Amino acid sequence: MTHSGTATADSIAFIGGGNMARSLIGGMVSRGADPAGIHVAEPVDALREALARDFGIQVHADAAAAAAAAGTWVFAVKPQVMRSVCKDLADRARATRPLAVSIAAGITAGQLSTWLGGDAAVVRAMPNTPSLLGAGMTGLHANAGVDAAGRERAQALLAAAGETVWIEDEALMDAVTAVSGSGPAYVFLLAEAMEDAARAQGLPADTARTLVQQTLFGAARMLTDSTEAPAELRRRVTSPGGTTQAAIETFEAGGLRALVASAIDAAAVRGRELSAAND
Ligand SMILES: NC(=O)C1=CN([C@@H]2O[C@H](COP(=O)(O)OP(=O)(O)OC[C@H]3O[C@@H](n4cnc5c(N)ncnc54)[C@H](OP(=O)(O)O)[C@@H]3O)[C@@H](O)[C@H]2O)C=CC1
Ligand SMILES: O=C(O)[C@@H]1CCC=N1
Repeated sequence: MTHSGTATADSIAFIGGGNMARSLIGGMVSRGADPAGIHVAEPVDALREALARDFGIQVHADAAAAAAAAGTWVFAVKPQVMRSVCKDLADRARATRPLAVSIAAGITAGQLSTWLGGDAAVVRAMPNTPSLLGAGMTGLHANAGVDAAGRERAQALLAAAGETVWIEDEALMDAVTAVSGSGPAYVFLLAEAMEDAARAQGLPADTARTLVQQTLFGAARMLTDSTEAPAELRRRVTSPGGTTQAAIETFEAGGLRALVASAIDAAAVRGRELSAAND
């Protein structure tokens, strides 16, 4: 089954207008998407009004009203409510055959297709919040109901907010979630810890923040702009017997690599639990 063309096929309806929808919409609009073709259903008045004010998009309190306006539905609600949100739209989905894109952690394409009435064209996507700046990273998986045009449409939607990669084996979407979906939070945690440590060394709070922000920004740019592996970039900072070596040895002795591996595993396991718990 493929999604059909309709008079509103080019419009996009976000079901849920929280943190991640806002990041995606902000990225899309700042990269030139037409706000008139973006609809959002969001029950929280303040969030809905802020989305309309900030991006000039069309907002609705009710999911059905947004869905009626678009040929692509982006489900951006919490995994815990996804089943009931989909079921409420199942009759319309069966009648209009939209392309359904879900960004929920854990929830599988099979679950979404079933909840939307069966045989739905579903793309399971995992973006991240840097999408707001057009610097997002999204993993995409399409079920068998999505045709080439549907894949192209989903990719174009997410590419407006950053980079995309197709994941053909859906089982790996929980790993994508654990690495790049949740990943910005790991960097923010590192930033918090570095700021705390900088203040503990006696640096003023604003100086600590500036030092950390610019260091993470510069290091991220070196990672993305350079063809060198992270280990080589690290080696170039680490003078033998110097200050960096003292810090790196402390990280290694504290088991940083194993800790990162188990944190990412915990996130992937949680993704699978979210699927099972909300079936
Ligand atoms: N935040 C992130 O970095 C990322 C999140 N995701 C995924 O995105 C999804 C949303 O996450 P996030 O944006 O953080 O969550 P939020 O809670 O910020 O946003 C979800 C919004 O949807 C609203 N909502 C609830 N029910 C409905 C409904 N029936 N119709 C329309 N809107 C509804 C919620 O309102 P209320 O609060 O009143 O329930 C809330 O405002 C999750 O599934 C998450 O796994 C994916 C990648 C990254
Ligand atoms: O924490 C979460 O469950 C969501 C999915 C990835 C990022 N935030």
